[in-house]
Order: sequence, then C-alpha cells, then structure tokens
Amino acid sequence: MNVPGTFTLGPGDGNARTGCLTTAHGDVETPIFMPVGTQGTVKSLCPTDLHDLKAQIILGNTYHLYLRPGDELVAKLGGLHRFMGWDGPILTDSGGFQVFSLSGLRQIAEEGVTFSSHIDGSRHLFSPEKVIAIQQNLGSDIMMVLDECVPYGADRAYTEKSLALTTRWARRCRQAHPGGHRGQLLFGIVQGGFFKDLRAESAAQLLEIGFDGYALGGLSVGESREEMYDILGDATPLLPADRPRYLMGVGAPRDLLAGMAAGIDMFDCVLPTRNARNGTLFTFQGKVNIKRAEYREDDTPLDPTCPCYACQTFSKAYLRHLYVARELLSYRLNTLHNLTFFSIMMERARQAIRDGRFAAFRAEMEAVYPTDEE
Ligand SMILES: C=CCOC(=O)Nc1nc2cc3[nH]c(NC)nc3cc2c(=O)[nH]1
Ligand SMILES: [Zn+2]
Repeated sequence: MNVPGTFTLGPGDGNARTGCLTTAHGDVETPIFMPVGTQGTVKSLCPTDLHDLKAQIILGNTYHLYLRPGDELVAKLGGLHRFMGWDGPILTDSGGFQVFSLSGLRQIAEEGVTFSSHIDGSRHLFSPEKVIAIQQNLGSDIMMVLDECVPYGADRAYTEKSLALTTRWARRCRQAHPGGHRGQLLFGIVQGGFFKDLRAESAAQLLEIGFDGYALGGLSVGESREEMYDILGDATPLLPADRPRYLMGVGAPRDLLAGMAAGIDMFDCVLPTRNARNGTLFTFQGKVNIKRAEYREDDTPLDPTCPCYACQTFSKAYLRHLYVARELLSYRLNTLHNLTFFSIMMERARQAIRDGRFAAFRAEMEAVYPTDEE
C-alpha cells in the first residue's frame, strides 16, 4: 500500500490522463466521479449499494455535518467512516459553496466567514483553522481549504481582493494541517473568477504553498458552458501535472468529457442523485424522463445494457408508477441506476484513455448527450 497522497499517472491520450490516487482508506482510479453524500449519506442508498455500483470515493459536506449532527459528536463516535458505515475514501468540501448559497447573512472578513445556520439561524464562524479542525474530526481522507467561491459576474476588483484573501486562508489551512496528519490529504482551491490572469495568479500562489491536490473552484456557478470551458482549458494546464486536479461541482456527462479532455482527474456533482429524485434518468441511449405517459405500458427495462438492480428487475412502466405514486422505492431505484450510469461511463472513459481512443469515446457520448441539454 502506497503512502496516502501518492498519485501515480497511467497512460494518457492528449491532455486526458489516467491515474491512481492513494488515500488512507484505499486507492482511487482517475478520472473519477464522486457521488455526493452531503449529510453523511448518498440519499436513499446504503454503503453496500455504493460498493455494488463500484463507487470508489464519496463526498461529505463540512458545513452540513458541522451543523448537524456536529463534527465533535462524529469524532466521538469514531469518525465519519464508522458513523456512516462507508469504509472507502471520503472527500469533504468545507461546504463553502453551501455556506454561500444556503445560509443568509454571511459576512466575509480576514478571520473567516460568519454565517447563519440554515437549520436554526444561529451564527457561526468558519475560519481556516476551524474548517481544518472540523474535517480532521470527521476523519475525511481529502480535506478542502476554506475559500471564497466568487459569485458569477463579480467584477475584477472584487475578484482580485477575494483571491488574495482566499490565498491567505489557504496558507492558514496548510499551517493548521502541515500534512501527514493521519494520512489526511489537503487540496487547495484555485479561484480568480473568469479572469485568466487572476486564475494564473491563484494557481501560482497555491503551488508555492504546496498541496496534495488542486481544485478549480468558482465554476459551474451560473456561467455559460463556453465560459466554463474557456477557463477550464486555460487554467487546467496551470495545475501541476503530477498532482490530482479536481473540478468542483461538475457535472453533466458532456461536462465530465470536456473536463477529462482538459486533463481533470476528479469530479463531483449532485446531478445524478438530484435528477434521480425528479425522475430524470441517464442511459447510454440518452436521457429518459420516467414520468412521461409514453412509458405507462412500457414493459422494457430502462437501459437494457445496464447491470443495475433497477434495470435487471423492473420495467419502465413500474419505475414510472413508483415515481408518479411518489413511492420511496422510486428514489432508491432511480438513484441506484443514475450512479451506476455515471460509474460505468467513467470506467469506459478510463479504458478509452488507456486505449488512446478518448476522442472517439467522447464523440460517441456527445451524440447521445447533445449540447443544448443539461
Ligand atoms: C469554503 C470552503 C471551501 O470548500 C469548498 O467546498 N469550496 C468550494 N466549493 C465549491 C463547490 C461548487 N459546486 C459548484 N457547482 C455545483 N461550483 C462550486 C465551486 C466551489 C468553490 O469554488 N469552492
Ligand atoms: Zn440501470
């Protein structure tokens, strides 16, 4: 077993690359999609389901788990892995994005972010040191620094000021977690909005501090696809090639393909789990809106090529019935299926990169997931 933080590159194809990241709870094959388990659960699934669909690493959220049930409690009960029964790698984003989007009245100052709990309105301060302490308590394998996710449309002056603060916070996070602490890794987060020179500045400053991996933040925050791809293409090569590169909050199938083509190794997005709950299902023949009347008498499986329990056992008619009847089983089966699709798509992408046919694989997937769709 390698030392946590070891990142070994495998075969590449253009800027796309395969790799293997060692964490304290096991190895992660990259490129990888990470299912989101905000409150210590990937909604409606058991950890055994996650292993069955070959999930390798999942996300927990610092903001939510701090507020409820509390990071101290989780630590007392043995840490997040034991608490939620998941023995694989866990990445916790420090919830900055949620802090900015969920809670009202947030104030940003040198010390950190002060915000109101979305649960009971109580006031809290997330300093870099606090955010590190929380993630240490949770026992996450990959921790994220405290950053400001700059709102879409922020002007250059605001973005520049925010970037400087984010770098100071990143330095304080590194000082609070100098590395090696129980094998817990720490990733920096590149900001700089949609200003290429500011992105370059942010990346250079984080490199100088030194992290186990580097994330691109401040994207998938309301910008157009081409704006995101423009920054993605320009900023990704600025991240060290020998460390994992993580594109936060992304994304739909075609965005994962674009990210991999640019050299991104790690992704997370609520799309497969959230869409499962509103009946939008991903298949290798395209998207299926299971609530549509056309499936009322459809006795065929959702995706005949899919090995998941939902596709192997039930018809579209039954999945539609469960959804329309708002049955709990609908969420579980739809989520099982969507995460299986994302898992298989990423496995096929890794193999395509190894075989030097990533461009063809991307074209094949994009034919089924056209541009104008989510
Ligand atoms: C302050 C705590 C730092 O830890 C963070 O989690 N920070 C952070 N999370 C993000 C999450 C995102 N999701 C999307 N789209 C769905 N875009 C995102 C951008 C960021 C980001 O710029 N920073
Ligand atoms: Zn399926």
